[in-house]
Amino acid sequence: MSVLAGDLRESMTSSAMIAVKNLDFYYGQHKALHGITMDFPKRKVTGMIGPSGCGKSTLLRVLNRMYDLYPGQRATGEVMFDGRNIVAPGMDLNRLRARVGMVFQKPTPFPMSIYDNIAFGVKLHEKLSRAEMDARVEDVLHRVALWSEVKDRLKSSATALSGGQQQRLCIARTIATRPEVVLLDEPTSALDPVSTARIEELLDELKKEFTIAIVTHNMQQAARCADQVAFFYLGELVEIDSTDRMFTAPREKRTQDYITGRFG
Ligand SMILES: Nc1ncnc2c1ncn2[C@@H]1O[C@H](COP(=O)(O)OP(=O)(O)OP(=O)(O)O)[C@@H](O)[C@H]1O
Repeated sequence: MSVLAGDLRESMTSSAMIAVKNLDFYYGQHKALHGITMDFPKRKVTGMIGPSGCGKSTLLRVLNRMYDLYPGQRATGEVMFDGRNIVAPGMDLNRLRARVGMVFQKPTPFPMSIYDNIAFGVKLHEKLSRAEMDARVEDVLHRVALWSEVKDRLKSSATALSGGQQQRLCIARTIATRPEVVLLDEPTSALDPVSTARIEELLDELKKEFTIAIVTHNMQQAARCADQVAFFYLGELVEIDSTDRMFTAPREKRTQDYITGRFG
């Protein structure tokens, strides 16, 4: 059973960017998500926590239909985004993935220049002049605090950047198509503490403009970054609440046990 404080439910429902209702997900015969119902409020960070295999990444992959790339995977239920159920047939998936962008655990820059890493996705969706594209590239690199580090080598290969720089570039690439939602799947787990801190600072900036969902195994990270936290266990949403409440007074014993390190 999911539990949500009444006043929180009110405020979250009224400003939900994505509203998930009775969502089930299957990998072939294996049911990986069971009746998930939760909102992702507009311009807030939703942290998703839970032990390995509980379905966090699966839910994230539903939110931009990433699972569609793989045969045998399917979702039933409702994921309402901008008035449409995105798991129903008939969605323009390229458009959806530009509006709901995703950043993966390992930095995955394309084997091309720093500039082209950003321009590539933009060109798929917009026709910009050279000057407009230059401005877009500069703008997003400023926003991920990478501009001063790379402005003199925009034509150099992105793969020569450090891991932390690569991940900031991947975030820049994602926001360059001007999505409404940014999904991050353990975006700092491959990074050192300094790079991690920079990404966390960045999330604070980005949430002024984007709705963010972040999967993390790091409780401190969830506590630092998220406005609300959802705890999953064995494919179920056990509890969702404001970050303060989740970490100080969770309603469910399983949540308490997990966040205090008794399992997981
Ligand atoms: N491609 C797949 N085919 C079949 N089952 C899968 C596949 N990917 C994940 N699963 C199963 O779905 C369930 C949820 O997995 P998922 O990766 O969403 O969990 P998670 O909470 O993100 O785990 P982790 O924290 O380890 O990344 C698990 O039982 C997992 O074994």
